[in-house]
Amino acid sequence: MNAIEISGLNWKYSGKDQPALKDINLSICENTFVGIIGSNESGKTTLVSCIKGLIPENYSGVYKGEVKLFGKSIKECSTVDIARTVGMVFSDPDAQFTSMSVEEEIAFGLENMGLPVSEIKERIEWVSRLTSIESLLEKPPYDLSGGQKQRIAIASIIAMKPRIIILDEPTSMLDPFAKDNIFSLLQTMKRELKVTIIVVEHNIEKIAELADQIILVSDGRVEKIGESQGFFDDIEFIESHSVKVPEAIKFIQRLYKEKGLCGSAPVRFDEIKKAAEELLGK
Ligand SMILES: Nc1ncnc2c1ncn2[C@@H]1O[C@H](COP(=O)(O)OP(=O)(O)OP(=O)(O)O)[C@@H](O)[C@H]1O
Repeated sequence: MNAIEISGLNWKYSGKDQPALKDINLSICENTFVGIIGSNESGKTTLVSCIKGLIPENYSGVYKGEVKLFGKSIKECSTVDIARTVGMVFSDPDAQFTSMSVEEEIAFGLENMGLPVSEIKERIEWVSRLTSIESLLEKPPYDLSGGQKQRIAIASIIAMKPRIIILDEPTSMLDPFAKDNIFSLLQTMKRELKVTIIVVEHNIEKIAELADQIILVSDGRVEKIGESQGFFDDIEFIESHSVKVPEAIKFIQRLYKEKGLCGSAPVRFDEIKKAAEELLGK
């Protein structure tokens, strides 16, 4: 089943001359991991805000077209329905906290859902194990590092068990160590959770590593949508949209060409390494 279907979507923010989204048509199958890539101001956040229903609900502007979640138009969904179906994590973890301890922070969303205390306890235990935050539960969120805060923000969303989780540049405000940490958490989420995960991200190597499907947004349009294997085959096309194709992917593509191999070269690091070793006879 499709988790998301978007047809003929156009959105123009009030006061802007140009639409931020132009004739978007796409569908995303449930339980896939999707990476959204594109240059600055290309429309990535605007697109995920439409999937989360923040647009048109919280913004003024001109909206045309339709977004469906699991077959139902978001125009027909209540705010509560959308909130339960789609969880969203933003880049600034500080902006997301309201409670005095990590445990309370995770419990807050669950209490709002009206869950019984026993279920809240179970979910907190489950999500703390999954995201490796057991040792942080009693700490105040403001006392944690940026990476830990982002981990808590993600845990709070996972605990609510939405069917779609959107992460909008979840690592952009973190140091390299914390970034890696969040990428391994995304890997765990992909492996362990049965949800549709959408990540807006500038780190193309990591997206190639994690995503089943990639969407390239440029100047408010979806320029390309496809499986990660093969997505970067036309380097010139991708780079003409101000997205840099990772060097490792370029290298293995060159090697494939030199050896006269047909088909798409791999895009995941381990597979690139293995293919390169075989082709170079190491
Ligand atoms: N609240 C807003 N009001 C008016 N215009 C906006 C608003 N938010 C975004 N825009 C405009 O919409 C266009 C797309 O912006 P958006 O933030 O969706 O891009 P993005 O690809 O997520 O960028 P980045 O990678 O820099 O975060 C830009 O021209 C931007 O200036």
